[in-house]
Amino acid sequence: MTAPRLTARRAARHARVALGLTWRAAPVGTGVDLLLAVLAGATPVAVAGLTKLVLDRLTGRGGPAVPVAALGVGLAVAAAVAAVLPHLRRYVEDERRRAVTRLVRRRLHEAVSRLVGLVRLEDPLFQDRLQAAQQTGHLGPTQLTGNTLGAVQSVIAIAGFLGVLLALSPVIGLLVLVAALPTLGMQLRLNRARMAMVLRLEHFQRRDLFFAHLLTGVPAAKEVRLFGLGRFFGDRMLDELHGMHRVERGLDRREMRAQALLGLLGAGVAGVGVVWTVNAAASGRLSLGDVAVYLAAVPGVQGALGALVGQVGAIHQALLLFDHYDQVVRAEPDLPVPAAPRPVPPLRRGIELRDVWFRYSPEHPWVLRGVDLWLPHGATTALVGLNGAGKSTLVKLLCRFYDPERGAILWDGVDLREFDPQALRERLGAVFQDFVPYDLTAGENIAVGDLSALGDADRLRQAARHAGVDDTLTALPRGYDTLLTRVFFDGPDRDDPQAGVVLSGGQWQRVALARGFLRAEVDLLVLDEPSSGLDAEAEHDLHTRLRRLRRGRTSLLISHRLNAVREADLIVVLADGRVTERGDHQQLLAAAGDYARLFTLQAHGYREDTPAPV
Ligand SMILES: Nc1ncnc2c1ncn2[C@@H]1O[C@H](COP(=O)(O)OP(=O)(O)OP(=O)(O)O)[C@@H](O)[C@H]1O
Repeated sequence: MTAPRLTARRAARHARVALGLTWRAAPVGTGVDLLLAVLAGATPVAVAGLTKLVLDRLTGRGGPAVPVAALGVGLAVAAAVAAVLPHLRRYVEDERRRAVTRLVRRRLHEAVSRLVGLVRLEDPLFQDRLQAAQQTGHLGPTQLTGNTLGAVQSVIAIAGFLGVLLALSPVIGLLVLVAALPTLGMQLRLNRARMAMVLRLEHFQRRDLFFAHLLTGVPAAKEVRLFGLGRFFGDRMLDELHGMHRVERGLDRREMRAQALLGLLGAGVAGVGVVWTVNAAASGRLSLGDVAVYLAAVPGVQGALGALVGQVGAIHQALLLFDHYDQVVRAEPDLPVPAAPRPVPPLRRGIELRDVWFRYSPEHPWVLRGVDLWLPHGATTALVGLNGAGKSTLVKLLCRFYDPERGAILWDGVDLREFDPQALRERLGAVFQDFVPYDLTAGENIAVGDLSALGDADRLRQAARHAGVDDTLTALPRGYDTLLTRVFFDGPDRDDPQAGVVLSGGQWQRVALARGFLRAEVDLLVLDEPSSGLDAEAEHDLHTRLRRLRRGRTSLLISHRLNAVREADLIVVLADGRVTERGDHQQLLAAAGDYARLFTLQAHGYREDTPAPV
């Protein structure tokens, strides 16, 4: 992901939106924090001022006509406020952070839900941005507000102390101010360098995380061990870390040199001031109270200026972080949705793909190059073809996750683009090749296929029976309430060895099928490799059930196991992005094309005595 450029206009917009988000998430907390920030800036100045008054009264150098005890009480109260304020502010800040996190997550989720297709989600650049937005989206508004309020506090402290110093000695006041300017300039340059470094490190961090996941995660564990990849990936991870540390070290050294120089400059100015103040006090021009206030004001101004510069840097960083979030939240819809969509009627005649051309982006090659296909209502159509032929892509177009670049898909003659995608999907059922095993209970894992079945034990069991997995699930330690995972343990479940279970690949596939069967009444059921993980007996059993269950309904079945598709009403071969053969099993065998060659090849695999085709 390229480093975002932050123009003044964009920064101002981000600041407005981020502060607006904070205000909406926690108006009371933010208002209270603003008051506390003002108080926190004014309190040290008040303490210094009161100290001077007390000392002046005690040494007989004037002061207000109030009892010295009252001044003492004022001093004690100011000191108590100074002691309590940081804790109060931390609590208010934490509450605000929590509220902002909830709001930011909700907005992010709403923005992603508005993307009805997969165009953006499957784009690696957008995906990268989305991950960054999820991790740091809440930090933008939180850091921006926190540091803006911190800056308010610093400005009040600087103004208060400078006022005191200028009243004491305009020369010393100006000297402190002038000495602070190089500090300010240098710190701002260092901030910019640190920001540039943070952006440079993003690349290293992502790769470091990638290798760390490979080394510690479950998905790659088998291959890492079997192929002995631990050292290989470990070295790559350390290379990334070294790269990251080299960049950090360079900037740390630059900062150390600059900070030491600035420290010396600040100490020099303060030293000159101390000598002048002591001399002035010795000659009676300044009181003991003046000396005390000077000694508090110089580090007060310098400290607050340093904090202010840090806060400005953090605000810049917060605005950059917010850029990822802002771009995701403002992403345009990825598919055009008609303003007045047509209602999706029940399928009567069939679905037609008319001269459909598709590629994932203009940079990618064509996947479909003029597909003409008719899926008749009430029939099972099987789609076969070699790896990468475009079968799953065609399914994505049918579900309208993407639109064809040329041509159209017609539902009883109506272009899918005239429907609301969500209304269309309610008429579809699908079991995808890359179905998702959810860290939920067995029952919930089926119910995600149709949430209206959540808690409806009869419906869930019936779907599981159709998929041939009811017995397996009933026999689990807690039946359908058993968690299908070993990772998501909660509270008392943590120590219960029966709380979660791991299913085999084939059992998971049946659960996914049951999910698809919950919507058995839909107009079109798509089954993309539904039996790849099943044993031969289970596969045969599944296809028999499917035929019974889907009789008279429209189905699209994708499978590499040609024995499973031979009973389909229509078999279509996809090759080179086009339909190259169509017909039923007998017709395609007689045509002696690709289907016949692949079928005979597979059959030969089962019957050694059959001669393999050449
Ligand atoms: N999100 C994507 N972005 C870019 N290219 C993609 C994407 N998904 C698939 N492809 C490419 O599209 C082509 C068709 O892939 P598809 O998954 O549709 O094939 P398939 O026929 O289902 O293959 P298989 O039998 O291996 O499942 C492949 O070359 C693949 O690399």
